[in-house]
This record gives sequence, structure tokens and C-alpha cells, in this order.
Amino acid sequence: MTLAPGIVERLSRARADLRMGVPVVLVGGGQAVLAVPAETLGAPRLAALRAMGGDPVLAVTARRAETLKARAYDGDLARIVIPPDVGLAWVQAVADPADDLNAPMKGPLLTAREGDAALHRAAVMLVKSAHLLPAAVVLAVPNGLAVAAEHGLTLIPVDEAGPVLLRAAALHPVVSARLPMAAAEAGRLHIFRPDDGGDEHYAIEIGRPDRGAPVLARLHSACFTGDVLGSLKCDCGPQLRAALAQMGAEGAGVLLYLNQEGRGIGLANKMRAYSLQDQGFDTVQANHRLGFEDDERDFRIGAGILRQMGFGAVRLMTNNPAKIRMMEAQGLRVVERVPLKVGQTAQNAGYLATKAAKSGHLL
Ligand SMILES: Nc1nc2c(ncn2[C@@H]2O[C@H](COP(=O)(O)OP(=O)(O)OP(=O)(O)O)[C@@H](O)[C@H]2O)c(=O)[nH]1
Ligand SMILES: [Zn+2]
Repeated sequence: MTLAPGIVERLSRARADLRMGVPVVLVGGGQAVLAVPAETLGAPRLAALRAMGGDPVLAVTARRAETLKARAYDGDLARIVIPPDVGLAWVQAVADPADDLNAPMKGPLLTAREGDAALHRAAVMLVKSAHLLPAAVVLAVPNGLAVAAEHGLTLIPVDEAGPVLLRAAALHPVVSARLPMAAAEAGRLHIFRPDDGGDEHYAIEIGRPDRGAPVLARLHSACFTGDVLGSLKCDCGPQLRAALAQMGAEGAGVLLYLNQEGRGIGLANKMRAYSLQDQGFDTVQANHRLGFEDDERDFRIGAGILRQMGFGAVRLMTNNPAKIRMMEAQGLRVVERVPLKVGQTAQNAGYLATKAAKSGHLL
């Protein structure tokens, strides 16, 4: 073992760089690019990129390209040509759907079809994993190693990074302590920390559940607006409290509080989605217009925590069949689905109907 950071650690550094608008260098397949998120790019750095020579493109997901009516020649991705006479505002307006309805005149947008898009794809994946809008300004450079060394930029070999970006981060228990709660006095909070520098996740254990029998379990995704603020736009807060109450009443259970805010897109992007919902789009359409899939969560995390805690079978409190499928795919037996129907309001009726119609939720 050397003192030098490995690929997992370098990716974590890269995410921090990207969140501040510092470009990273991606290399692979004999090619190299500079990549920087459209969202955090500043005008001076765009000018500096252009001064390197060559033509930067804006890599977006096929989801975003569809809204923009831009051809996605790379399957799940489109490389939009950035005209030489446009500035940062143009780049950001293409990346961000906030003003799509006010200013629908962005096109026609030209997209690249020649050459390989593997590095562009890696750039978008990395930007997405940093919880930014999934759009990256990408510039091909002749010598990635030299550019990284000259400017002190993080260098990521994509052959090494690809498998790391696709796997579920390894989680290890950090600490647990007794936590009496209104719903159950016999509570214990466990903290799990991922090895990739990402968010910690929590397990709330109620009572002393028998590891040999199916445990009453809930995989709850963080919802700051619902859980903390009592938002009427979703049913998360009431679901959280009802799950804890049922576990308290039965005397045993485990609730995982997974920090996957906004179905995995982060709170800032969720608020972008809420703005789009105020323009008339539903929860799924809003995610797509931003360039995301309907649900970007990784449910392997929850299965991994349950297994580490010694559970192999669950009575899962959910209305979402995808959670059941993912748990079973991860080798956890779901012996029963326990419906969790609380918190319906006039304001969230449309949201719940969309989840039933488009995401397969059980009513
Ligand atoms: N992107 C996005 N996320 C939302 C929206 N409304 C709520 N969320 C998030 O959706 C997640 C809700 O997760 P869960 O409570 O696990 O809900 P679920 O997948 O419907 O499954 P069950 O509640 O188990 O039936 C939380 O992370 C919320 O922050 C929205 O309009 N857009
Ligand atoms: Zn919510």
C-alpha cells in the first residue's frame, strides 16, 4: 500500500472538484478530455477552456436531449456542439430546463456523431454522482497527463473508474447508540459510512429483532421537505412516522434512513423538479426534463446494511414493487409486503397517482 490515493479516493476528489467548477481530466482508449459541469462552470474557466484550442461540446443525457429535440447519436447520451459565438448563459440554458418554456428557441442544436463518446459518458456519470445537473462541458485534449500535471487537475483513468462508478459503495458500521424515541423507547441508531466519501446512511433498530426470523423493515429515502418540514407535496413524513409507530407497537423492527434525497438526485435537483412541477409537469416528466431517470436510487445499499446487521428476510413496509424486486435480487427474502398508506393530501393526490400510473406503485 502506498500513500497515494486509489481510484475510489480520486473519484471522491473529482466529485469535490466538479462541485466547485474545477475541471477534471478523464483518460481512456488512447484519448483524453477535460470535463467540467455546466452547472458550476464559470465564465473565466469557459474562456480558459476555449483558449486551449479545439471545440468543446456539451454532453447531456438522452433524456435531456429528447426535451431539447437534439439527436442523441450515442444512445443514452448526446454531444451538443457549442457554437463559438455563444457564452456561458447559452450553455447553462441548454443544460438547465428552468427556462425551457419561457425561451424555447435554443435549437436547432447540432450534435456530434463521429468519434467515441466513452469519456463524455464517464463525465456525465461523474457529474450526476456529484448531484449536479447531468450535463458536462467536455473538451478533447491531446495529452491528458500533461494537462493534468500542468494545471494541477485530478486525473481519472475511466477504465479503472467505470466499475467503481457502477458498484455499490462498501459501507462499514461506525458507531451505534441507544436512542429512545416517542414511537419506541427501545431504539438504537446505527451509522454506516461508505468507502467512497459519499453520504452516511442510518439504521434505526427498534427492540431486539430476532435475526433468525423475518424482520419488519422499511427502506426510507431521505426527504428533507416531507420528513422535516411536513411538506404536503408527498407522503414521506407520515410514512416515516407510521413505520416507526408500527415497529414500536410490534416491539421490533428496523428502519433504514437512506440519504438518497429526491430519489437519488439530491435536494437541489429535487427543487428544480418541483419548479418544473409548478410549470405543469408531473414528477416523472420533471426528472426526465432535468436529464435524470425516474428513479436514480441504488437500493443495493439498503440490502447491504440489512445483511451486515444480520438480517436475511424481511416483512417490507412499502408500496413500491421495485424495492421488493431489488431486495430479492440482492438475496434478501421478502416474505411479506406490508402496505404503508398514510398521509394522502389534496396536494399530493396527483403525485401519488403518477407514481401508481408510471412507476408501478400499488395503491
Ligand atoms: N425527484 C423527485 N423526488 C421526489 C419527489 N417527491 C418526493 N421525492 C423523493 O422520493 C423519495 C421517496 O421515497 P420513498 O418514501 O422511499 O418512496 P417510494 O419509492 O415511493 O416507496 P414507498 O414509500 O416505499 O412505497 C424521497 O427521496 C423523496 O425526497 C419528486 O417530485 N421528485
Ligand atoms: Zn417526500
